[in-house]
Amino acid sequence: MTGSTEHSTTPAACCDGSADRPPAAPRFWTVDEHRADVLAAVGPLPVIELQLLDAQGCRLEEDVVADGDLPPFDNSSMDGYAVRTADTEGATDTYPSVLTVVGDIAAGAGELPKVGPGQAARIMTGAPLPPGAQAVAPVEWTDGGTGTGLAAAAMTAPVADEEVRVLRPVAEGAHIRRRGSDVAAGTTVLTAGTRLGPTQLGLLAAVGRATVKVRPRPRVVVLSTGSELVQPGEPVGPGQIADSNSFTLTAAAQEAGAIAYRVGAVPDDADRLRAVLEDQLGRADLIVTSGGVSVGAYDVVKEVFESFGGGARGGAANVEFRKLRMQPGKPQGFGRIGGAAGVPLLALPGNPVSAYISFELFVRPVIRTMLGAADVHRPVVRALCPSALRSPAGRRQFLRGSYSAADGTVEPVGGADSHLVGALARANCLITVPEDTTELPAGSEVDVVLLES
Ligand SMILES: Nc1nc2c(c(=O)[nH]1)N[C@H]1C(S)=C(S)[C@@H](COP(=O)(O)OP(=O)(O)OC[C@H]3O[C@@H](n4cnc5c(N)ncnc54)[C@H](O)[C@@H]3O)O[C@H]1N2
Ligand code: MOO
Repeated sequence: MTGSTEHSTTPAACCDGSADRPPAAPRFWTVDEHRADVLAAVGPLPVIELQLLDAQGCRLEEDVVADGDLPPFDNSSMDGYAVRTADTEGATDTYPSVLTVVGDIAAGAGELPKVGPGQAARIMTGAPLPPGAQAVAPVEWTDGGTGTGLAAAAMTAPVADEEVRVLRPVAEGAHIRRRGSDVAAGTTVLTAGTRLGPTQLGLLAAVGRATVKVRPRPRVVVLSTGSELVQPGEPVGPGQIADSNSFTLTAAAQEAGAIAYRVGAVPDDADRLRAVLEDQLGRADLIVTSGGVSVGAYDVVKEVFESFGGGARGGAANVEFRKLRMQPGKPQGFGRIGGAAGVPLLALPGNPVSAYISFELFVRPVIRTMLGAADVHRPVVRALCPSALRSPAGRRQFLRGSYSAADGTVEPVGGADSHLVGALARANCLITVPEDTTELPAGSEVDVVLLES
């Protein structure tokens, strides 16, 4: 997954006199170049067969055909009496049809009484229509077998050999749900490519499917690095801060469709970090870390990833660290670690806003790609920004913003710094200022990445 050698930042200095020249300026990658490289290194996960609830949110990878009809048999849509229509012709409150009740049919009943002329069967919602009956009179259209002749409000307990008075005519087919009226046997009920939400999973269960072929949700392991980090709720000592990144990134991974595991914070200790990574490799389709990718003296992350090896290159280091023309989110690492094929890894910068924006731009599309999702990227819209904006030269800036779909405007929320988690939580979009733009006058049109979709 490491970039090709054309991306090498340190040209060889040997016998061509280059040692006398000043060192070449480090290469910077654009956001688009980096995202293209990252996405080129991953693909949809292999199709597997999952239990229905494990397939929630997944892309269906087969056409599903109903083996049988839905409903599987004619059944009543009301609690009432199954009747023959001819017996109810002309029935009124004053001159009701008096019918002999020959049985009681609950939902799930297997044996059904036959309804002959002058007869009716008590029937519950969902119960099979008995032979001979052509319609159902809801209990409210009858006296409910009370013998009073007054319209009943509800079914009473069954009474042997009772009579029921039907107070109005019942048309053929009334209150009957016909076999196959929902789904006919042989119908394709869901096609490959459908995203499985609650109603699709319910339909699969209804047609009798216990398992289904899908692209699974990627399992994403999220860990933070940094000896200054404490878990929320723990006492915060001098110089310490709460680990917020692992929560933001785990929640974001889940929202993107992954099964995310929050490992929490690992201190800047190479052995500890290596041990945690080795431990996590077995359950990860993707590893996301935050912190330690810049140039700090205690950043053991690079050292560990570089020593880890794995991926197509076997034992060789296969994680590359880059600087991007981007603010925030300049330092980034990506590659594969461990195992024969290696597990993809994205190492994000530690600053909380940098980590989140890096997730949105690089990790989320990876997760969506692994899922086989049609919409890999967040939607981008044009919006009018009433405020003037400033941006560093040569870097694509992602300002946190508040976008109003109602009037198509966007306002920055908070400043551009990468520690501003308070403002980040109030934003619903990212305002993009291109690399070659340092100032935008009030009223300019800007690209806006929508974060809520
Ligand atoms: N001399 C230079 N210094 C820095 C550069 C540079 O190019 N030259 N780049 C800056 C930029 S840009 C960024 S972004 C950061 C990235 O640094 P690291 O990825 O090494 O991150 P850390 O040093 O570990 O942490 C940075 C910052 O974020 C806080 N942090 C880290 N993890 C968490 C967490 N899980 N939850 C909350 N906050 C976290 C950490 O305490 C630091 O304040 O480097 C700049 N420096
Ligand atoms: O680029 Mo860093 O990610 O500005 O804070």
